[in-house]
Amino acid sequence: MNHDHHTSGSGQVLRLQRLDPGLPLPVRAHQTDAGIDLHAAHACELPPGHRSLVGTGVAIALPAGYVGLVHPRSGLAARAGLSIVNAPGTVDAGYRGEIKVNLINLDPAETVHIVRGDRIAQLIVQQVELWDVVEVETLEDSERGAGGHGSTGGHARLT
Ligand SMILES: O=c1ccn([C@H]2C[C@H](O)[C@@H](COP(=O)(O)OP(=O)(O)OP(=O)(O)O)O2)c(=O)[nH]1
Ligand SMILES: [Mg+2]
Repeated sequence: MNHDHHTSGSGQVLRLQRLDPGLPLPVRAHQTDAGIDLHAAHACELPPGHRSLVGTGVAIALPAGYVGLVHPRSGLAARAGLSIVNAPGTVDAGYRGEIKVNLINLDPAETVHIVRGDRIAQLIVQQVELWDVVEVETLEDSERGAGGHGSTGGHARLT
């Protein structure tokens, strides 16, 4: 079979299966972009505050030690308030199903209209460390300790 093969120059190959041959192959807009743009497999109307799980028509096979992260696209976020409920979505190395995107319209007033083929999200492949979990009785001391959630100050003016 003849497959398209877009190169980033990294030497790495993302094994991707098109479940919907009518959609364009997901590619990077520029060779060295981090994200591979994913297309909507179907149209979708998102009134303000609404969300919808939208298929992308692709499945991938990542080797162990890698993860696919489904990130929002900044242009859609800026222009339409479109985001992803669980951003970034986690695509496990062993997942062979269709990648889906849980889109949400965060705009307070305007409905977002997605048409089939729109680039709705971007997939970023990263290495991930698969550490074993070991339960311990106590943790090593640190300078921060248990301080968090604004412990370093700046609450009043968000500085
Ligand atoms: O944006 C996303 C996030 C996840 N997935 C798929 C791939 C991933 O491997 C699987 C499970 O995702 P996750 O572990 O985040 O969800 P879960 O609620 O923990 O489901 P599970 O019990 O199947 O692990 O769903 C997507 O297609 N898109
Ligand atoms: Mg899970």
